[in-house]
Amino acid sequence: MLSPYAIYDTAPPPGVPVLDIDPFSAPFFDDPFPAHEAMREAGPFVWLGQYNIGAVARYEHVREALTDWERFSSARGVGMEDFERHGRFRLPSLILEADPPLHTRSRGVLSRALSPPVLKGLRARFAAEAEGIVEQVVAAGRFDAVRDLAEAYPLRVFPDAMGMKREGREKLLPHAEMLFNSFGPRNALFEASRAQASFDWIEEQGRRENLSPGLGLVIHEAADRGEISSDEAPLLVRALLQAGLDTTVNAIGATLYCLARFPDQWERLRAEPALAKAAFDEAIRFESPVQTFFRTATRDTEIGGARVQEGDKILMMLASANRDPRQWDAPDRYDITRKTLGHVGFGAGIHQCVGQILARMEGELVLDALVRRVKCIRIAGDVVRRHNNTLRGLASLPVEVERA
Ligand code: HEM
Ligand SMILES: O=C(O)c1ccc(-c2ccccn2)cc1
Repeated sequence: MLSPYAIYDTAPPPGVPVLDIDPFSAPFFDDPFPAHEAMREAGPFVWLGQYNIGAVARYEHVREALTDWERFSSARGVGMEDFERHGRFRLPSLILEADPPLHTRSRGVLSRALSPPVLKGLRARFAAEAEGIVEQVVAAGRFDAVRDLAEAYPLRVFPDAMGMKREGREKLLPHAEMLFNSFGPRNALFEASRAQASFDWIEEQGRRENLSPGLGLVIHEAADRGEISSDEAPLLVRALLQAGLDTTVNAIGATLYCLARFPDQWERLRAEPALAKAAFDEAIRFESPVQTFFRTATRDTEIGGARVQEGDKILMMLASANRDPRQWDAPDRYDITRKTLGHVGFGAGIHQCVGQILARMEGELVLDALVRRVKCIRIAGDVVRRHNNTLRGLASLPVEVERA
């Protein structure tokens, strides 16, 4: 049956299975994996009858939609709404919601701002802060791994690295929560978070006069060199402020959740601390903090044997692709020794996450500080999931740790 939040009345292409799955509902968020399997098994391309949109859930076709930007564009939005048909309620991203050539220019600026040499300059500070926060929570013995670590650490290091003013930082996560809800339908979840929008404020934070030395000013210096215009610089700073916090919070939370749930993997990490980066990456494959994104067909074409028409929205189930048995051995096992190369938790192709090196550095440093201090970590209370139309993460993860 049609969702009250459906905005399309497109008919399914001939021969395409029509499913009643709602990937933007509470039951789905609580346990998406059976629905992912049903979508993969139904066919390479399926129709979600509640929204009249097409979806791909197998690794092969998710990768195809992610990498073929000429047939499957980001420029009409990476959410359910089509900028051409529905307009937009905010300035579009100059990178996420852009195709080449605009995307190429923005990407060059952000890749340099987030390049290994720049991040190497941040590493010592990020490591010191990880040591401090982890020492505090381990001394406490019991803590909430989301509030006291997965949220606290990125909030401690990322706004400073960006060169943000101190006041107002508490707006970053509520704003991001609204933004990620806005990529889905205008459902109750989105409406409830709408009041958390701070677009004017976040665009203000991207202005030169509000920035201290850091990644934000590196972007303004690119404008000084004429690589982008001075008007574009604040919007590219906004991109990092919107994309760079809630994602790492949920990725660190996912990693701690996996290591607390699977004690044999914690033991494995204790035996070989150099696997910290791999443990973080495997958690991103296993949990996929960014669950879905859309693309828009730029012309009549086909994917997974189905004919799609120009303007059709395609939902890419990144999390399902990351557990597709056609691509992964024992996909439902969290295995920190797995070769995770090729997972789509950071996307793929020209839009693949430009902040992944920074994200991996944060994850590695937190785990490195923890594994040296903690003999074992156990879940010590109710785990509470946070629902969001795009992000998968926890609201609370009570744990207790035994000092090594
Ligand atoms: C573990 C944490 C993270 C995850 C799981 C993640 C995930 C993703 C995904 C799936 C995409 C592709 C979107 C698409 O194809 O439409 C992406 C793109 C992007 N991410 Fe990340 N991200 C993370 C951390 C970060 C950080 C820390 C930053 C910035 C400091 C960042 C900035 C961006 C930007 C600007 C884009 C757009 C790139 C483009 O369109 O070329 N992300 N990310
Ligand atoms: O405002 C922007 O430009 C912007 C906003 C959000 C993202 C993003 C991409 C993937 C995952 C999470 N967030 C990128 C850019």
